[in-house]
Amino acid sequence: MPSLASARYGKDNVRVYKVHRDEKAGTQSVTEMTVCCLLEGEIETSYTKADNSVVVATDSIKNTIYIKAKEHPVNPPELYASHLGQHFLDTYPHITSAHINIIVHRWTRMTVDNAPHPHSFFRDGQETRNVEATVSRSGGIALKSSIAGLSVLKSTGSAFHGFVRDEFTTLAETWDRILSTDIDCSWTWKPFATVAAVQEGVERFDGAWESARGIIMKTFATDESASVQNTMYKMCELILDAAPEVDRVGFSLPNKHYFEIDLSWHKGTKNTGKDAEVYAPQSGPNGLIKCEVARDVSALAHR
Ligand SMILES: O=c1[nH]c(=O)c2[nH]c(=O)[nH]c2[nH]1
Repeated sequence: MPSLASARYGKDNVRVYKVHRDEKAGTQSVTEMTVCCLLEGEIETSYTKADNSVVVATDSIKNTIYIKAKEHPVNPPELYASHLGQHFLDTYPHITSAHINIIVHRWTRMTVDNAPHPHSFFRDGQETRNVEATVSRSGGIALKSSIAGLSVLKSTGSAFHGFVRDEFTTLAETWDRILSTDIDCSWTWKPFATVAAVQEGVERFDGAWESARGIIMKTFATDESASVQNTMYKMCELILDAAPEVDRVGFSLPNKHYFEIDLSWHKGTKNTGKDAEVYAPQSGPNGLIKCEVARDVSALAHR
């Protein structure tokens, strides 16, 4: 007989905007995010027996997202996600875990007449800061933070040679190529027992995000890259060093190819090898390189 193997439900794509008005300074700050909140627990009968008495309506879940954004700071998103998830465990005895995903969109303050503008912002790229929180009765609060959609390119300082050559290989070795990717980097925190533990030392979350972003940019720019694999591994090691409360760092990076174009058909134009200047960016296929680097378990500090 079939049985329900897993189930969770909730509201996705809840868009939330919150403004903070600093009356004294005369400035405003804004946060825009997209929230997904899914619940798990003793909800089987809603699927198997049409029993809606165990269902917190997804409409109520959406309302809760708004109310918790009003009651609590939405920054850092790790703290807001923890408050939101904990609410469902505190309120509904039959809910055993809440899964919160938050995507924070960029609104960067404008500089106008060489000064930061008090209330105007612009979207500087598709980069987002994200958090995945699982708040559960058994496991406390599990947080995974990430940066996604940060597009980077270097026009030299990247090589790829020494790879397997066999009857399927057409790719030439290169000692100088373009390297371009969309950064997707995540870091998993050691579990937190309570929301109070998340709150204590809450600046760790902005600190880790700033460190990770800085390390990614600096390593990408300065590493004489032997491969995407090796450059991403170096980034993981540095981020683990910079964030002692992080257990694990991972990357998922597309290798976005830029092909040389042979223009010799036009008056013998030289545009390959050392003469290459005009390239054809490819939309696909792309390489996709992933890794996760875990801290040596024996080196973990205990909370
Ligand atoms: O950095 C790279 N890693 C690969 O595994 C790979 N494979 C490939 O064709 N080009 C590249 N580049």
